[in-house]
Amino acid sequence: MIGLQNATVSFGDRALFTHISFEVPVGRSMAVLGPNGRGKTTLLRALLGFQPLSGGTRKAPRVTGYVPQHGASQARMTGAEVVIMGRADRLGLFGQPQAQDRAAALEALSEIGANHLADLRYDRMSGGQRQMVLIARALATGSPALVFDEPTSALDLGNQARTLELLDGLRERRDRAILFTTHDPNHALAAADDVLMMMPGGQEVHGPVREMIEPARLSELYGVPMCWVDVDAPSGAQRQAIVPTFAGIEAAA
Ligand SMILES: Nc1ncnc2c1ncn2[C@@H]1O[C@H](COP(=O)(O)OP(=O)(O)OP(=O)(O)O)[C@@H](O)[C@H]1O
Repeated sequence: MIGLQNATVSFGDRALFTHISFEVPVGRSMAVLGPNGRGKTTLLRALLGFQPLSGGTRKAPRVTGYVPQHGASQARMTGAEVVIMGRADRLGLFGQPQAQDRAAALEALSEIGANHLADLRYDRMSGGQRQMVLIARALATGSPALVFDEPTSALDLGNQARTLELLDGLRERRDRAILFTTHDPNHALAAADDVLMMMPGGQEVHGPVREMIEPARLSELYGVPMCWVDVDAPSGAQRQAIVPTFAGIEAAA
């Protein structure tokens, strides 16, 4: 289980959030939504212990798989070597990776369809390729908790779809607690059970996806009108997506 209990984080006299409480049990996935600068990354960092709390407590396993928003690095390492770093806890301070660690790293890359990145230099990869490697590194930890900071932000539409499928597939296994931030409420619909919204006014609300993702609440969250639209899925099934009303173009008469 991961979560915060009655937690507060402040920078100087600015409180990003106060007395926030939520939990994500193993087997569930939660999406965190909120406007730019509201504190989503800071909330994840607080949960992971990288950001001290001004009050309250955090609950997380000793090792949590974490995919940060920016994976910039000058390190001359291959994709596989970066993924092996996810095994650091098993290696110990001076431990050298063994064959089983390399096998676990390759398996994690394979799980997300990124085997081709194993031997490429990480510092020469595109932002999207690095993101895939960091997702594999998080999986290679073997942790029951996974935390993703905007996992689709650097990805093209094809890789976004694959990453959402991956997140949804991990959720469907019901063997990990998963938390991810996103700016797209449709990503919450696609891959989360629950949603935590950091509202612009300073309060936070959370609940099941179907209750939380609806036009009025999202209009308040982002300050733009939102509406449902029908989408034809490739299977022929009808789906609904939620979009800002500025989306689209006026149909030709
Ligand atoms: N160490 C720090 N010291 C002071 N202020 C900080 C620190 N870290 C973050 N902040 C501020 O806290 C606020 C929230 O930042 P954060 O990155 O958590 O927001 P966010 O919701 O993830 O934003 P975005 O959606 O733009 O990625 C920002 O105004 C940021 O400048």
